[in-house]
Amino acid sequence: MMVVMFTVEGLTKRYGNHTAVQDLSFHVPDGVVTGFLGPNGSGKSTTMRCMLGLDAPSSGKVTVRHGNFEGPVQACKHKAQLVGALLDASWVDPKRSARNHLRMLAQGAGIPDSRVDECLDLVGLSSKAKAKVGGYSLGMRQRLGVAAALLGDPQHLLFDEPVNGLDPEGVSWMRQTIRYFASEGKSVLVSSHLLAEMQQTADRLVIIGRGKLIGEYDMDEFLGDALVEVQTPQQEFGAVLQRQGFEPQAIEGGFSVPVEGDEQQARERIARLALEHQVLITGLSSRSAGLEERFLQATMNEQEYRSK
Ligand SMILES: Nc1ncnc2c1ncn2[C@@H]1O[C@H](COP(=O)(O)OP(=O)(O)OP(=O)(O)O)[C@@H](O)[C@H]1O
Repeated sequence: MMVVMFTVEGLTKRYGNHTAVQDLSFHVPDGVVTGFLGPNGSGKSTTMRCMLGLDAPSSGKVTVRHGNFEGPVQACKHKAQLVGALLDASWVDPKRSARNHLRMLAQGAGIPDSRVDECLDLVGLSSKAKAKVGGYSLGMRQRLGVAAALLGDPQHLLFDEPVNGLDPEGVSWMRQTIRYFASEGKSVLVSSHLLAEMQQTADRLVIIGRGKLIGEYDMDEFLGDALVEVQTPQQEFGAVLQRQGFEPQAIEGGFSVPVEGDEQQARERIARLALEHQVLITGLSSRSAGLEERFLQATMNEQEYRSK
């Protein structure tokens, strides 16, 4: 059973007449990566700011639990141990070194200086610790942002678009780092526009559109079954597949067969059946709907700025 340690309940945030987030409820369990998806302007950053206590909700509440504490982030005396965040617009003085930047943050949060070097090491920036941040590449800045989020060794991590603009090596590093945090038992909420990347990173999804919840899903459940496509001129193979418990649907030149679980194994079983029954197979392939395909289906009516 998943332990729910970060809960958003009935969150609404209005800016003047504009409702950015409306009656939004979801949870972020410990020990897994929760992907936070939604079209542009759907309210992800607003939600994350409310979760961090950087913006006050118009109504609704955010509850964080860790140790003896239970309440909104801003009510916690030791925030740095509770929540760490990498937000879109983390400002860093370009003339400061990475180490000095982190020392300043650590001092403000009552964290010992020794933790600064540990965090620089964790994100692979030790050798550049004394360099001015102004000369850092985007990838190095993101690493520095992660180091800043980690200073208090927080239980909960919120990352807003962490891989935006990173090169493939940076993206891969960020993915592994995020997965590592979850494997340590932390709760991790990550927003991203890069759906293929999210498919590889997240265990579950929270999807919003126009500030409202579309759904919370396990990644596997959301992606649904894979399809094995069998090309054969022998239509009688359909009955063979049925007798073996498959549910083949006739398509042009063969069958499409939904399979649960291991699609490689299903392909092998189908190939063996064809061999046993002397059926000629001219093509055997499998495909699963990517996250992008499913996401577009789920948010079809929710795009704030849809092209006509
Ligand atoms: N400080 C603010 N004042 C007024 N309106 C705001 C403010 N912040 C956000 N909004 C509006 O609230 C809505 C949600 O914005 P938000 O940035 O939370 O969405 P998002 O899902 O993070 O978008 P994106 O993926 O484009 O970053 C948008 O219509 C935005 O213009």
